[in-house]
Amino acid sequence: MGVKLGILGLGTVGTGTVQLLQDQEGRHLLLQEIEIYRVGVRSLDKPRQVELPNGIVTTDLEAIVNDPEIDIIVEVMGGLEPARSLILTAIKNGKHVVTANKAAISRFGAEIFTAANEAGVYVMLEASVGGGIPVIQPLKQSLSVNRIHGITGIVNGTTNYILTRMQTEGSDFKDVLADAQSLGYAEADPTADIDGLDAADKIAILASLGFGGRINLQDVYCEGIRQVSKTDIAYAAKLGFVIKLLAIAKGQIGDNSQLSVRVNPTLVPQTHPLASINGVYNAILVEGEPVGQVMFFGPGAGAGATASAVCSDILNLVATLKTNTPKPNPLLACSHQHYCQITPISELVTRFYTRFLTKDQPGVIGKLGTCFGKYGVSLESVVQTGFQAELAEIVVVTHDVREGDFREALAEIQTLEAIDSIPSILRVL
Ligand SMILES: NC(=O)C1=CN([C@@H]2O[C@H](COP(=O)(O)OP(=O)(O)OC[C@H]3O[C@@H](n4cnc5c(N)ncnc54)[C@H](OP(=O)(O)O)[C@@H]3O)[C@@H](O)[C@H]2O)C=CC1
Ligand SMILES: N[C@@H](CC=O)C(=O)O
Ligand code: NA
Repeated sequence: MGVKLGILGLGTVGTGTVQLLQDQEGRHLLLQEIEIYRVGVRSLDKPRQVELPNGIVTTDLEAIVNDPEIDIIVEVMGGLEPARSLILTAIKNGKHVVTANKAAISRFGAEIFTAANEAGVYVMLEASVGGGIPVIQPLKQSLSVNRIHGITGIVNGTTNYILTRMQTEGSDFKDVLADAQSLGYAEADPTADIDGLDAADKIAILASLGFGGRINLQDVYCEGIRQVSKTDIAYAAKLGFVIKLLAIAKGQIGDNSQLSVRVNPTLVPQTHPLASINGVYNAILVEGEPVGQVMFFGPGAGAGATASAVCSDILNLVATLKTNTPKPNPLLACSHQHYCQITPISELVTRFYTRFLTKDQPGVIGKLGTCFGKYGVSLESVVQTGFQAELAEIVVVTHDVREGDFREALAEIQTLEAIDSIPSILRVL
């Protein structure tokens, strides 16, 4: 008897998944055990890139998750509802779930995994972070004996694609976004990509796995790439940096009870391994003891890459079903229930890049330095290179500073008569 799949969604990822499952030559033999039993979509009239036998495609997704014949539900429809309810119904009905939906997992993970543990089923989510890059299973299994100290990643393909093209071609943000959408990288509402929300969902998932506790998504500090300008990309390059949207989760050495979890555009030194990750590629650098640094790299979005992750989860479940393992496998199931404590962003200690527009008066740099000094902010470099109309442009990079102190200094600097505006404030890795 084959293992029957109910697939919810036949868009970019659903289509890639069906294509992979239908093209078995040279792939793992267990794929032969899988039967695509039902596929749920919103519209029956849309042209599809895959052929499926008559009667398989339906708009009744409730019927799929309630169908007693189906063993595994593959949720690749996205969104919060009805995805959440359909996943929960599937679990209640004793079905294993494979999902690519980081938005639903990062918000409803506690509810979903509690239900899955009670029902004795697995919820697999390799595709939810890093697209085709194996990173969820490595964190759950291959690296599980390590004490994780930090996870730093480029986990959104759309924004990395946009920043790369802005950097290499000097392209306009809006044109590049349209390309990312047409290539199938962007979310249905690309705001989730641009404003860092998708990356926040993903780092919440990675932090939860790495640090062994639940993460309250509201505690994850999140800034997107809207404010990153061509001017800052050019200044960063002159100073030896590239700008990347980084998702970072860090524990204290020897004490992981307090975590810092954040997403923000960051100046990354050109020599850092994450600096050379371009286009739709993602990379996740994991630091653990005793393993040291391990970096996962690969395509972070797109039909084929994401289908690779979805199908590897399906295959894992097929193997589990075939061997009839009676007890939940603790390396596949979610085993934690407590919430991690997340420190507020004001407590972060980091370097800052700041661009000021000032009146072209003597002594402005001195005034900036005095004000920063008052709040314990020491400066690594100060550059005055350009003019914008009548205004002088001054770029400052600080040494490590507590963010709260830096913000207090900036608040006072903003009141100085010589300061016109502060167009950019970016953190430096
Ligand atoms: N695109 C990518 O590269 C990646 C995507 N993901 C995640 O995978 C998931 C799917 O993304 P993607 O394939 O890009 O999304 P698409 O928008 O391309 O596809 C969504 C599919 O789900 C169906 N669908 C959506 N809502 C409903 C509903 N209410 N009722 C019935 N059917 C519905 C749509 O039906 P219809 O076709 O009829 O409109 C469509 O087939 C998301 O969670 C996304 O975050 C994860 C990694 C990478
Ligand atoms: N929109 C996401 C798709 C994969 O998760 C991205 O751009 O990374
Ligand atoms: Na992945």
